[in-house]
Amino acid sequence: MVVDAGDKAAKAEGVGARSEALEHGDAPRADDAPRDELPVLDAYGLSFGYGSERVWDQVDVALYAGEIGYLTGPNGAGKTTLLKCLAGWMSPRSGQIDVLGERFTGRSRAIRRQIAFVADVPAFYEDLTAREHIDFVLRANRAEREVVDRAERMLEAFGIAEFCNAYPSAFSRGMRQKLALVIALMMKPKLVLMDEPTGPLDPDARVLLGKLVQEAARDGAAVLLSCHHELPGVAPDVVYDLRDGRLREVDAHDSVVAGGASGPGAHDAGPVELGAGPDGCDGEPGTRDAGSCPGGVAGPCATAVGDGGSHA
Ligand SMILES: Nc1ncnc2c1ncn2[C@@H]1O[C@H](COP(=O)(O)OP(=O)(O)OP(=O)(O)O)[C@@H](O)[C@H]1O
Repeated sequence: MVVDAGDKAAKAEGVGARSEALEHGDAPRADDAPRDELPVLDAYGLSFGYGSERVWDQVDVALYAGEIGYLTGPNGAGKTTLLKCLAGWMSPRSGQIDVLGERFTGRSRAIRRQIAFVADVPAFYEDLTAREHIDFVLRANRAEREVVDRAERMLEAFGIAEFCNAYPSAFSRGMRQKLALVIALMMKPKLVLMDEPTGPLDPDARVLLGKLVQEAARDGAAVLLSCHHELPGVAPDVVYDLRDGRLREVDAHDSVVAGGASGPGAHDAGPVELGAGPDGCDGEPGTRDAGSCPGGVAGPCATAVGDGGSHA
C-alpha cells in the first residue's frame, strides 16, 4: 500500500484526480460534492511515450464504483495506450495508479483479479476452444455456480453458445469480441476497461453490451471504455477526452459521443434479459490456482483476450 493516510484523507475530501481536473476549469459533475469513498480507479500525473515519442502527459483519471466513463479522442491520441497502462499491461513513465485504494503497478495478482480489460483486438490461446477458455477462467477463479450460470446465459444472449466447442480462431471478429466480453464480464470485476468494445459487434449485440455495462455499474463496478460512438442506451457519468497529449474531463451532456444523452447518472436502459439459459458450462468450478492463469483472474481474461499479438 503506497497511498498514505494523508493522501487518503485528502482524496476523501475531494482532492484527488477528479477535483484536480475541476480546478483546471473542466466540466463540473453532478456529484462534485466531496465523497466518502475512495475511487475504484484513481490515476494521477501519468505520462507515457514510445521511445522519444511522447504520447500524453500529466493525465489524471478517476472513476468511482458504479460510474461509467467514456474515453474519447481522435485516432492516435493514445486511448489504447492509456487503457493498457491502467490495466497494468504497460508502465507509465511517471505518475501513480491506485485501484481500490492500493497502488497498482500491474504486478499485484489480488488487484489484477479485480480488473477486466478487453483489448481492441482480443487474442486467444490457439489450443483452447471457446468453451475451454471460459472454463479455464471459471476454474482459475473457483467460480460459484451462479457465475457459471451467468457465463452461460451471456453466451446464449450473444448467440455464441452453440459455437463454443470451436476454436476462437474459427470465429468471426464479432464472435471473438463477444467471447472476450463474456470472459471479461462474467466474473463481475470491480474495474472494467474496454477498448472500442463495439467495433465488430452487430446492432443487437451493441444493445446487449450496453445493458451488460449498465448492469456491471449497478453492481458497483467502475467502467471505462474508449469509443468513437455512443454505446446504445448508455449515458456516461463522465467523459474523458484525450487529444494533443492531454486528457480533459468534458461535460457529459455536451459530449458528441455521448450524443447529449440524458446526462450524468442516467445510464438506465432497463434490465438485462439474458433468459434462463441452460445450466452452466461443462464441468464444475475447479481447483486450478489463479496463479496458473497468466495475467491473473479477471486479468487472464485480459491476457487471454489480450493484445491481439501472441495468441490465435
Ligand atoms: N507499439 C508502439 N510503438 C510505437 N508507437 C506506438 C505503439 N503503439 C502505438 N503507438 C503510437 O502511439 C500513439 C497512440 O496510439 P494509440 O493506439 O494509443 O491511439 P488511440 O487513441 O487508441 O488510436 P485509435 O483511436 O486509432 O485506436 C500513436 O501515435 C501510435 O502511432
